Parts: sequence; structure tokens; C-alpha cells
Amino acid sequence: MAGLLEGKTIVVMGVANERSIAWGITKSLHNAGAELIFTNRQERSAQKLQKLLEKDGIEPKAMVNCDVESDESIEAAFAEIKEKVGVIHGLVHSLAFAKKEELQGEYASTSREGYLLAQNISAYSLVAVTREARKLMTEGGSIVTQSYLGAERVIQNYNVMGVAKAALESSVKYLAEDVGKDGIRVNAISAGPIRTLAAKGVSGFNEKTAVIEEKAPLRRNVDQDQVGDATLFLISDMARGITGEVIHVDSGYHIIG
Ligand SMILES: CCCCCCc1ccc(Oc2ccc(Oc3cccc(O)n3)cc2)c(O)c1
Repeated sequence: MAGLLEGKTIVVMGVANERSIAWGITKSLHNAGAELIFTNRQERSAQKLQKLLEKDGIEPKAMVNCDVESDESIEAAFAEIKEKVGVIHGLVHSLAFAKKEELQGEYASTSREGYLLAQNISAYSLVAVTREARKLMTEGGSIVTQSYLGAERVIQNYNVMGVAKAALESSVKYLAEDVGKDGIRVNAISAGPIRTLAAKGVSGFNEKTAVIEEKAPLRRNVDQDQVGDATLFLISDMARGITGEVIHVDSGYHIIG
């Protein structure tokens, strides 16, 4: 729907390249009229994003550095955003990390350091970002993060990231409770497998997408644009009654035993 986000300013964290889920989300939010602020950890990603934005004629409101492993970096990023725009109306959290060697084989082999790294970047980051973003959401707001079925069920190879996503989805609920009184909603999209740069880190990705084409109710995989449109819905007032929720954008695969 055109204009669904007119007058709204949304922060998008985690566009790495054209295949990023966050890039699909960016296009949906832009086409709905949103003003967009981007955060990236790596200069390389920011440069790629700049080119993508130019190519699509999207003028960012701001581009801010943010390393979610550092509380100081998160605080500085949102202080810069406050200084530039004052108020924000939404936030898209679309970043995660686990060691590649721990996204294969047995979960029982996970190292303490690898476990904590995955939790730190993929789950705790939402808590720290919400703590800072809520200060700028003085007119209410909506926060959306990205999860995967491996949070709920054992998906071979997903291992330590599955446990991190379980923590993320539980954090969505606890954060929804805390910020609901401020008129801020917190939700997750649980997307089916999408061929991104990050997906290259998970063993068995290709096999999983093949199974989905055979077994998912819609008999097809999903893409970044479908996640983008569902995220637009959750960010918008059309989802004003929804918080603490996980919406599956997976061709219905999660309902199949
Ligand atoms: C066997 C499961 C197949 C479906 C996996 C779908 C999926 C694909 C990508 C996902 O996002 C990440 C993000 C970071 C990540 O960690 C990485 C990525 C690349 C290299 C590396 O060293 N770590 C792994 C997955 C994700 O959470 C879920």
C-alpha cells in the first residue's frame, strides 16, 4: 500500500549487499514512503549499500557506524541518530553471526567462546539496541528482528545459531513486555532459507531449500522481497495490535512435521 510509512523514520541495521534480507526490507519500506537510516559495522558494507541506494534512487537520511558487540558503539550510534533526526518510528534488526565451523557437525562440539559470540551478536544485540532505540521512539514505534525455524526445532547443522535464535525469540517477548507501555512493539519474522552471503556459512543450505520445494504447502522457497513486505506490515500501523509475536514467512513449511 503506497504511503503506509509516510512521515516515518526507520533505522535499518544489517544491509551487507544486494542479497541481504535487510536490502529486501529496505526496498519495501522505501516504497511505502519511509525515511531510512542505516547502520553498518564494516565500511565495506556501507560502501556497497551506498551504491545500491544510488542505483535505486534512494536517498538515506543518515548512514551510521555501529558495531553491536560494543555497548559504547551502540550508544554512540543512537546518539548520532538522535542528533540527526530526533525521533524514529521503527527499527529493523537484521544481523547475526556464528563461527562457520560451529554451523556444521555436532552441536555438542560448540565451544564456550563460539557459543557466547553467537549469543552476543545474534541475540544480546537486540536487547542493547532496543535499550537505546526506545529513547528515540517518543511517538511510539515498532521493532522487527529476523529469526529462523532452527530456533524452535532441531535443524541439522544450524546448531549454535539455533540456540542463539531461541534466545532472540524469547528476548522479543520479554522486550515486548518492557516497551509495550511506551507504545513500542517488538516482533520477529521467521523466514525460510534465503540465499544470502550469510547462508553460505550454514552447511546443508542447498539440501534444505530442495526439501522446502517438495514439502512446503506453497511448494516454493521465499525471497527477500516477501520478507520485506511482511516486515513492512509489522513496522506499520496495520500491525498495531501485534507484539511479542513471531510471524513465519516460509511458504508454510513450519506447519509440516
Ligand atoms: C541447515 C539450515 C539451512 C537454512 C539456514 C537459513 C539461514 C541462513 C542464514 C542465516 O543467517 C546467518 C547469519 C550469520 C551466520 O554466521 C556466519 C555466516 C557466514 C560465515 C560465518 O563464518 N558465519 C550464519 C547464518 C540464518 O540465521 C538462517
